[in-house]
Amino acid sequence: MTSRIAYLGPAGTFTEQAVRQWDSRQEHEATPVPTVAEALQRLVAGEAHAAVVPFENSVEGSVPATLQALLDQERVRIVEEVLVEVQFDLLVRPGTSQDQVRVVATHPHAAAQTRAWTARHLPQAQLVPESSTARAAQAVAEGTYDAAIASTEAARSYGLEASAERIADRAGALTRFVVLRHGAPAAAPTGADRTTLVALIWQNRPGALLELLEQFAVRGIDLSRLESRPTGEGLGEYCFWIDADGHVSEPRMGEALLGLRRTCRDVRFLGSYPRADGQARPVPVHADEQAYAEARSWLQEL
Ligand SMILES: O=C(O)C(=O)Cc1ccccc1
Repeated sequence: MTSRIAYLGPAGTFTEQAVRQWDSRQEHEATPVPTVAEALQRLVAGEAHAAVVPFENSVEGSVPATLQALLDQERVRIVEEVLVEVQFDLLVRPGTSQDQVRVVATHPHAAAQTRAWTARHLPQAQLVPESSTARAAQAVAEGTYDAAIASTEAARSYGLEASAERIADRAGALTRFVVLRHGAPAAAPTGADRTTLVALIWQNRPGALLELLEQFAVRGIDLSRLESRPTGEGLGEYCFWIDADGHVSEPRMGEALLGLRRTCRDVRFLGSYPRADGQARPVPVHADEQAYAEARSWLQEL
């Protein structure tokens, strides 16, 4: 049976580029779905074996819809990450000139990464958020908007043309996509891994955030991302999203997780998986496997 993947569609999204990069031999049947939440629902319902969704961008930060959907689905795990360099074009129906553009649609992350360009070249235009760049392009082809900020592939998919190319304010922006599975065990360690967690600290406890950070610092674990997000339970109620270098099967990470579990109100483990750049990070000698093994056997002999 071919394995099915649900991804943020329709055809022509950057997420589809991530799917193609990840599954270069096209071994999976990829189904576009309208929202990130639906991609995860399909996964949980067993209608898809994997889901590919945008997670964060080097210019605009994380994708809130993805973080929320991950919190909503308890047993969904990140098993891989994919990095894609995204390029944005201004797409119009053939024959439309740029000075006819009044309403531009795109995904909020694309809008944020082209803000200076649109302010300069389309100062009067109204920007409308859409569920994806390709959905915006599709709606331009249907006549709903004058232009979309999307990929060259979206232009091809929907019979549009680029009235301006490469309009990102910063060249070389990278977007990180994640491959998700339901109820999957952590991917095998590669030596260059990342672990994603969400920690809920005890509110009104001075030093609670410092205590959280200490779990990693004393074990020589580098954090590549720390983000506070509202829990939705009330003003001032936040959880912390953490990307830490290392794998849950490594003693230092295992012990850091035990420390978090003891000191936090709640901890969600979202997965340990290979870093897309394959770069193994240096581990301090006091925190490597040998140091933990020696300390453990010393303790046993006491
Ligand atoms: O809308 C898309 O095409 C996506 O895949 C989401 C997205 C939007 C902007 C930058 C990177 C990913």
